[in-house]
Amino acid sequence: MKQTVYTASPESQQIHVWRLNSEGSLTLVQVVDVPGQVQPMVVSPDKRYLYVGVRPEFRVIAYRIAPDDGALTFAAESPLPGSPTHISTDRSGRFLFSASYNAGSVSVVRLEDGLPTGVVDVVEGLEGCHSANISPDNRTLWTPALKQDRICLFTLGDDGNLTAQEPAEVTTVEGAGPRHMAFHPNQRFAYCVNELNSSVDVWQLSDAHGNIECVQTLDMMPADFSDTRWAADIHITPDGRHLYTCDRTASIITVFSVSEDGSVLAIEGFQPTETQPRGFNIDNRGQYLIAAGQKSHHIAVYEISGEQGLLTEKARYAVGQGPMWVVVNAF
Ligand SMILES: O=C1O[C@H](COP(=O)(O)O)[C@@H](O)[C@H](O)[C@H]1O
Repeated sequence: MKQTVYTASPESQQIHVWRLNSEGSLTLVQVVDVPGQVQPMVVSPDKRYLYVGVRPEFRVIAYRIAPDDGALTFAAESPLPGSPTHISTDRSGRFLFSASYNAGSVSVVRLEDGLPTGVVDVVEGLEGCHSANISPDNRTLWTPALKQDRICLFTLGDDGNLTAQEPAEVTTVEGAGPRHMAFHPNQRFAYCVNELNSSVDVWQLSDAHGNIECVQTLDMMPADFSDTRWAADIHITPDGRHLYTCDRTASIITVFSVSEDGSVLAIEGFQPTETQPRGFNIDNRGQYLIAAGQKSHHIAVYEISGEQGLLTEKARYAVGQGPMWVVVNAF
């Protein structure tokens, strides 16, 4: 398996393309100058395209991924109705979702043969909309509205339209600020990191009776932390054994172990990392975690090891200015 790491640096308007070597080092393959501030990124399910959200002229750009070394070439672009805070696709690669924090909306873009062709639906009234996350069965779009302490649930239609589900939302405790999500590979649980109180909620996905339930809430900060809480990202290893979150004030990654069935998290440790980690990701083998420091302008690679999934720093690299998004592709 060959793996490529993409990092987005909006302040210098660059994507850095790296080869992830088997021992955890990175080799720079390409630096792409993006026509705008590039923030969220996602790879298409068939791994042929990297989609990136750009501002101040709000749009999604599709880059074709070279199958040999992961290098990027421009393929197409399509306008978006609001600033792209987070982008993702459905699991069949027919639709792209863009969550906009400032517009308070989520929009759906149709993908034809992998290329974005225009907006097919927009749902407004989602204050502080921070991400859009399609469920493992490709049916339900989980859409956290950070300023409303709720995660809205939409059914994705065949035509790309979003319809409020029954129930239409689940709520967090007041002031939590739901932000980013990850799904367990067993498809039974979702985990949401809450930005404003730096906690993690474990959501049991819909059972036979359609019930969705929060089965655990965990404080992700060290006991002696007393500053402003400012959580950002969350990812789980492909085997579902280890979960990670980050907090930007403390500049730490919190390491969790996940119970066999996915229902219970336990904190295993805290890893100091790059200053103001806003985005990180895990490679497809679950061996390495790559974190971006928005204020250090570096990325760091950590090895994930042992039963506890603790992190050991392998290397750090200068990237562009203000890096905030990391994506790993395997081919
Ligand atoms: O995490 C955060 O995200 C929001 C939205 O970010 P944007 O890049 O889409 O503008 C940001 O405004 C907020 O301050 C920050 O904590």
